[in-house]
Amino acid sequence: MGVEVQIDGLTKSFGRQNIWADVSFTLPEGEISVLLGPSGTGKSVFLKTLVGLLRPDRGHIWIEGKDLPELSERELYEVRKLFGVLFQDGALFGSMNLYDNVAFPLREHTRKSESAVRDIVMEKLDLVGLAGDERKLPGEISGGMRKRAGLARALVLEPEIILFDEPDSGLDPVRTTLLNHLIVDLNQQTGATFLIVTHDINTARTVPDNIGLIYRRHLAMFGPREMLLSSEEPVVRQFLNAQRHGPIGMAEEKDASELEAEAAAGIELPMLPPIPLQMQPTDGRPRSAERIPGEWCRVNGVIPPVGSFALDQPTVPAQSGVSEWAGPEHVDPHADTVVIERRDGGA
Ligand SMILES: Nc1ncnc2c1ncn2[C@@H]1O[C@H](COP(=O)(O)OP(=O)(O)OP(=O)(O)O)[C@@H](O)[C@H]1O
Repeated sequence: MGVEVQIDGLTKSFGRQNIWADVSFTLPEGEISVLLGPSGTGKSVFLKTLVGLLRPDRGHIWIEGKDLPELSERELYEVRKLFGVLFQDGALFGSMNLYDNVAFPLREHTRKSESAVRDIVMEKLDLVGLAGDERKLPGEISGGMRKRAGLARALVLEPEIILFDEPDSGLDPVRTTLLNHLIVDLNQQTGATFLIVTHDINTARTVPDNIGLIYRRHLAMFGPREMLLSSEEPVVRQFLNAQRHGPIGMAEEKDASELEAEAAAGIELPMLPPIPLQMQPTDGRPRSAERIPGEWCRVNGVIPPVGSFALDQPTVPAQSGVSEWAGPEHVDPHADTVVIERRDGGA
């Protein structure tokens, strides 16, 4: 399960308003990627373009040898079955109970019997912790429950690619952590390719395998999590560390005078915070795309920030399953470089 999505030179405008241009990157098969960017940079537009709800001005989206923008409506209808989408508010039909909401794609896209539909719906509702709530209407449940119901609905067609539009918006920190665990568990169980748009920096730092950042109408960077978390590139550094100083201002970009004033003041940027361990599946088995912590840095000759990959970092929530982590045992949080030793004795 899980397919690669290759995005090449994608450009989107609404009338004369260019949203982003020449966006190129690949969502690796079966991995979790996060897409970040200041508000209004077109992240939701990007998700809608990926799933074929919006057509790009130019560029390609290659999935299993098919270029989505070139497909007819009929062909697109078929390819869309590869996708599951969790929209911000769950996008549930307000007049249908949760059972019918979750059953909707099965009744719409398959010829399954009602008893087969029932089995799938109850399995997915159980998976997201909503068994017993199936007769409730969306208006009768909390925002977090609506998101989980939206997730159950996104899963019923066994998608190979799952897109999440701000799954954590409006959730308290504990619910955010629980939902993030659910996402990591689902990725491990399904092996599907995940793309998550989020504003939650802790989510961005701990959940994905890869991180991308949209800024000033282009893709500033996309790559492995460790690459971005150790990056000194000013926009990436500022955004991923939620810093005040840097090129991003309230109106997306600071103007030249603001930047000059910062430069003249000789503001020293704070040190990069340690790179946290990745969130692990709750069953203790490895992630779908398991990597040795620190390996990207080591292979690329990058010295990670001091304290990276330590087991006791405050940025890794206590519930994150770190205690079950089967990674290196010899990590010195005070060392300048982190020596990674594999359990099998390899480097
Ligand atoms: N259908 C549409 N027609 C015209 N303009 C649109 C349409 N959809 C989105 N836009 C514009 O595209 C820009 C990007 O919107 P989008 O919602 O994708 O941003 P975002 O990065 O997801 O923002 P946020 O982080 O605040 O959710 C905005 O200026 C928005 O007004």
